[in-house]
Amino acid sequence: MPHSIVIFGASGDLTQRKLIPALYQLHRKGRLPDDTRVVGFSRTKFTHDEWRASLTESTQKFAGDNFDAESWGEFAQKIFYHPGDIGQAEDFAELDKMLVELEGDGESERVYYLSTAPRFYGPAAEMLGKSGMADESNGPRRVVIEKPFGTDGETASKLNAVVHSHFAEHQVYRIDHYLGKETVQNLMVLRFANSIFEPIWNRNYINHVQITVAEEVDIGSRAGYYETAGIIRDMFQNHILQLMMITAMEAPVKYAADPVRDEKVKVLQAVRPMTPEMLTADTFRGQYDGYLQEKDVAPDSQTATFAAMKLWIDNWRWQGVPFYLRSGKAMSCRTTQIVIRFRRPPHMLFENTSRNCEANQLVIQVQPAEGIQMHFQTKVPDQGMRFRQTDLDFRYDREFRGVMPEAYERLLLDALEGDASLFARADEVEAAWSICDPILQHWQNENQPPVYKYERGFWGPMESTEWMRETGREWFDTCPVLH
Ligand SMILES: NC(=O)C1=CN([C@@H]2O[C@H](COP(=O)(O)OP(=O)(O)OC[C@H]3O[C@@H](n4cnc5c(N)ncnc54)[C@H](OP(=O)(O)O)[C@@H]3O)[C@@H](O)[C@H]2O)C=CC1
Ligand SMILES: O=C1O[C@H](COP(=O)(O)O)[C@@H](O)[C@H](O)[C@H]1O
Repeated sequence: MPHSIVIFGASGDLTQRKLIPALYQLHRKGRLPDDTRVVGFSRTKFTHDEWRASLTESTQKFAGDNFDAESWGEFAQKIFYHPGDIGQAEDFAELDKMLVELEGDGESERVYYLSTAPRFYGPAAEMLGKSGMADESNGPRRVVIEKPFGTDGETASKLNAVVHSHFAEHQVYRIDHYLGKETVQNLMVLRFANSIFEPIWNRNYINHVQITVAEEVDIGSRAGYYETAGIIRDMFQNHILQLMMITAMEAPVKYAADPVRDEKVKVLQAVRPMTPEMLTADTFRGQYDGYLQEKDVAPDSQTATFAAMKLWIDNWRWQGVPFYLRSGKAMSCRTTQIVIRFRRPPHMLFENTSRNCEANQLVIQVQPAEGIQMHFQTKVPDQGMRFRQTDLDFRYDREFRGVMPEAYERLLLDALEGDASLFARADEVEAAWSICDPILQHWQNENQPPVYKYERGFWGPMESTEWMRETGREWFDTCPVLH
């Protein structure tokens, strides 16, 4: 059956940097279904050849060593362009006509990828619906919606309502590119394809969990977006809560979209609602030095570029186990890691050395040093019963050299194949907002909590380190070693 991927926002940054390079890699690997075409839609008046030429240049740049002229030449033949405005019904009618001509009579599968500014997600879904392009009587019709999905629970719920008035939920693919990362999927494999972790993956053995998404980059030229988004909307509502859900979820009955998402949603539903006292004591915000001098940032901006928080998951498995989440821009290094900190041994035999006895720790390195390390104590030879911490160290780059795909490859292929397991469901995004909204509202009350400053290149504000220490715990402030 013919397949079409229609990208709304064809002339934009995401299309050039991620979407087209990912589709091209799928073509190179022979993974695109036969008879697939990519059709771009935006207002810029490209011809087919002009858009192809512009993408040749950008893909060469972003695909790097994974670009070769011959396979690109083949792929470019599959690329088409239709100039149009999301606000114009006739542009959709013409687009549909062009798609039917390209696909031929009969059934086809289509993926509509909304990669435009977020304010167009609703109108684009509406136009697709009203023009009959969401109708599945001639084959599957799916819509992929980029982040951010709303700016709070209310707007997310309104967007869901608009989308649902034209597309059934099984047609809707809300993308979070973290779910396309190999190491995030590997977390599910680690937990559910091994039997040794499940018995200890709970309150009886785990002291606490830390999830850190640290970025070395600052906001760059994105102040226009970042000033209103801030770190909670940019990173917590989506990526970090996704990492928490996968760390904490129960095993789904099978690996399929609804069973997986049912279990993830249950985690969010179990997150303890924050009282005003908890919001003050357990959430923490910071701003890197120099943020106020960034272009287009208000001189008195309170926008958080760093946040840390403690969440409790009130269910059988996680009762009493705090989840510490943090993320920031302009931090020490780029690293995304999930640290499972186990309890200390209940009784210490080796009295003289007990103060050196670190608790066991499982470190899941999501990026950039993809892998997993287990930290445990080992006896130092010939030194009585002295011991020290050593590692079991699995690294993707040693085991599977050079085969890590870009997150968008997997997600685009899943959307083409109709597998929504790695996409967020309507109730999932709304439940995620219900955790973030009270924090955002609390932070709108002036100085609740204060915006702590931090130097670029640090692990956030010093106060965040102190805050953790007061709980008797330490952040895992370790930059990964890259080979
Ligand atoms: N860039 C990134 O790395 C990431 C982006 N995202 C999300 O993806 C989406 C796209 O981001 P990005 O590519 O950076 O944005 P850009 O601003 O670079 O692109 C926006 C696109 O929308 C098109 N557009 C704007 N208005 C209309 C209209 N009325 N009708 C038709 N097309 C229109 C523009 O083309 P034209 O002017 O020619 O019409 C352009 O192609 C955003 O929602 C963003 O939040 C998410 C994660 C990462
Ligand atoms: O969605 C976003 O993610 C990036 C971080 O993505 P990564 O894959 O590089 O970890 C972040 O920089 C950006 O602010 C945010 O919008």
